[in-house]
Amino acid sequence: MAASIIDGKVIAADLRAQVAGEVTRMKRDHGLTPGLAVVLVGNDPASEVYVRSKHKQTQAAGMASFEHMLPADVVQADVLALIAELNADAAVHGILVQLPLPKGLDTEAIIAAIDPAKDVDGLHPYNAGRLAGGLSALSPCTPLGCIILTKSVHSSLEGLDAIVIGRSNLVGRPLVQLLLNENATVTIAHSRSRNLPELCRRADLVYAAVGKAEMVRGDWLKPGATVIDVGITRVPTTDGKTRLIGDVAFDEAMQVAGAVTPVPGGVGQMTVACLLVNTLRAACAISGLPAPTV
Ligand SMILES: Nc1nc(=O)c2c([nH]1)NC[C@@H]1CN(c3ccc(C(=O)N[C@@H](CCC(=O)O)C(=O)O)cc3)C=[N+]21
Repeated sequence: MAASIIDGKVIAADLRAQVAGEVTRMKRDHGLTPGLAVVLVGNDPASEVYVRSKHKQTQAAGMASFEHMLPADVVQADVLALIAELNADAAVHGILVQLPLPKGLDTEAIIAAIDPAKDVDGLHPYNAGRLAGGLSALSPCTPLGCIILTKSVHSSLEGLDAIVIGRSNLVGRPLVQLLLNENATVTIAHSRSRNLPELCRRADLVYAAVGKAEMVRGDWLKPGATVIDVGITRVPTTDGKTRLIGDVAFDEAMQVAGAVTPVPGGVGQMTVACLLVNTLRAACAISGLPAPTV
């Protein structure tokens, strides 16, 4: 029997609708409009696409969206000055600096300059440390989305065997922490792991986040496994356009797995929706309001 497809579009739309409802209530009851500032340096076309989609969806949810486009040759001090301005701006509750930054900029120092209370990407060492310590924290959006997609299949992750392939600061590492919080048993695999197919075959939950197109094959999967594909590789097609492919060989996985996320239409959709959730949470925390139910 073919696996079911986990529809990230539908789940993300539902989440965005919940966020919009909360925003309406916050405006009405507290006169507060959550605001998100996105900083884009240079003109990487893929980044421009994501930033546009963040801008549109932020506004559609009733939030304020502030876009800051800086030239690729901007100097470190000017980026830090902008961050300081956004930290001090009461209309801004969330700050996201689109990564990767052009060479010549010190990414670590720029992220560290963001007020942790406004760090909706969950990348500041303060938030990463709190998450690793099992404390409440703003957590990275893609891993949050992965957990929500998983829970659309499994109401509880307790005791399930999960494998996270990839250990980036933006996805793999925080995803491991969120899975531990859900009481899953977690294996962390990466480019140096031995016997990856074998490790993978033990897992009930497979998270592919390495950025290698179609690396995870059908025969790497335990029958019935839930497969969450975080990869996005843009490849040219014969008609001169491009298309996105994930880290999982989708057609093969569909023959073995129980449920699979598509690319596009899976994790990517959730990333932006969770950014709105984080902005809402940050706005509540900064304003002394109770945490939203979303
Ligand atoms: N500081 C930072 N935080 C990020 O979260 C961050 C980042 N930098 N840099 C780039 C990556 C990439 N990323 C995506 C967001 C949405 C889709 C998305 O909406 N994807 C659609 C398709 C979009 C398309 O067709 O191009 C989908 O999968 O259905 C994908 C990828 C966030 N990132």
